[in-house]
Amino acid sequence: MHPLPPALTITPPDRPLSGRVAPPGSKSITNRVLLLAALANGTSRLTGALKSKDTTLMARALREMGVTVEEPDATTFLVTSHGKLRTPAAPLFLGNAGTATRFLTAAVATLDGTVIVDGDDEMRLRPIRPLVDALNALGISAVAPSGCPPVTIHGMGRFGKGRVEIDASLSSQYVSALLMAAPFGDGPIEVALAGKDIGARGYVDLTLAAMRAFGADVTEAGDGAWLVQPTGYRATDFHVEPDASAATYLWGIEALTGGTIDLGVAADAFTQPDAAAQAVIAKFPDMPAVIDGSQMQDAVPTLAVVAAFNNTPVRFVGIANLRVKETDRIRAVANELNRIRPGLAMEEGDDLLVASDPALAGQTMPARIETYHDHRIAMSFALAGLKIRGITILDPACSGKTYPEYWDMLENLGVELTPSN
Ligand SMILES: O=C(O)C1=C[C@@H](OP(=O)(O)O)[C@@H](O)[C@H](O)C1
Ligand SMILES: C=C(OP(=O)(O)O)C(=O)O
Repeated sequence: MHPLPPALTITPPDRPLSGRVAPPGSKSITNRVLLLAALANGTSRLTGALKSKDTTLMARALREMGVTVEEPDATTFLVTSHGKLRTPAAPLFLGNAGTATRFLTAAVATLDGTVIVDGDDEMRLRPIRPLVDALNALGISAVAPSGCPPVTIHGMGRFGKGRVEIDASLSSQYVSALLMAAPFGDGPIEVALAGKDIGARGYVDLTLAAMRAFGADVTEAGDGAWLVQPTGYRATDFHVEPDASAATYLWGIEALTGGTIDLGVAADAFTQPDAAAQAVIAKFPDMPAVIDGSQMQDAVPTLAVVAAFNNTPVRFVGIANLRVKETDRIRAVANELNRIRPGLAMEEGDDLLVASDPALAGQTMPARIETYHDHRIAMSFALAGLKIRGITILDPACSGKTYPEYWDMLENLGVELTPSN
């Protein structure tokens, strides 16, 4: 459906949704390997990659720094680089792509020159000070006056050395950003968590795996610390696995409609943290009373919408950093569930309580769902439209951040979508 209309109304299907759906490539892994390939000397072929707004922004920024990024087909990037980024002529604009913004803030410190890393209005509200502080501690001059982008980095062509501590309680992406730039140190660099409190640790594991694939020497230096040798990177070919966060919507569709969808990949074959959501969704309609979302944060909107139809209420804990994602997702999910039916959700501190009501299924409850430019709010609330008549998703095109084909996928499964203004 191109171009997407301003709003889409979903007609609940009268049968289980089944079929074969290959989720797109992982956003997290695509943006890691795009960067690592750009920092390696030679050509790297990245297959199975995601082509979406977030990866397009990353690829464009790399091109602006002298890297050749070709796109021979819909899922391949061919990246050719001299292994060194060039100073871009203008500020790098990274929209609301957290990965691109955080990873590049550290990576541009390896070039010789001044770079401004900036994003859209929402990105300008997402904290980056802990990463800037860590760069400063490594002797790199970087400033972010508001504590959020824009960040001005004065690269010195190298990345310091020694031990650096990073407070990753707001975002694990700060750790990944430092680790990926660390092979350009003047000597070994140890990246250590300032506290044990970190969002999904699994994202750091993704970073380590990608770095090793590109030839980095990175070892654990105790719990929450990693030692990176100054090796630089080696160009390589890399196959990106499907996106586990995108898969959560497919698992949600299965649970809510009783269908069977073949994703072409088993849940336990994913290396991304959000794959853990499958086991929780599989318990529907008897999901647990308390779900710790800390290790699968991007799956929480999906889980919360599915939970609205659970037999018993669900409390989501460990999700404080959902407040600094594309939007405040705790507030957004609560607001929009309550728009469907007042009292369906409640915020309690940084917990989200979903009241749950299996009797919602089959009802007509017209609601125009505000999506706050947040792909996950749009995609997760579409699941409510599979059970309730009258659900309209505003700005469905925002799914393009990570899953441009989402609405086509629903139509291909047999869901009727009606465009409106
Ligand atoms: O490293 C990554 O690829 C990501 C880490 C997570 O963010 P935080 O570390 O900011 O929680 C996640 O929400 C984001 O979608 C992708
Ligand atoms: C939080 C997300 O993205 P990012 O932090 O990469 O912008 C997400 O995709 O849900």
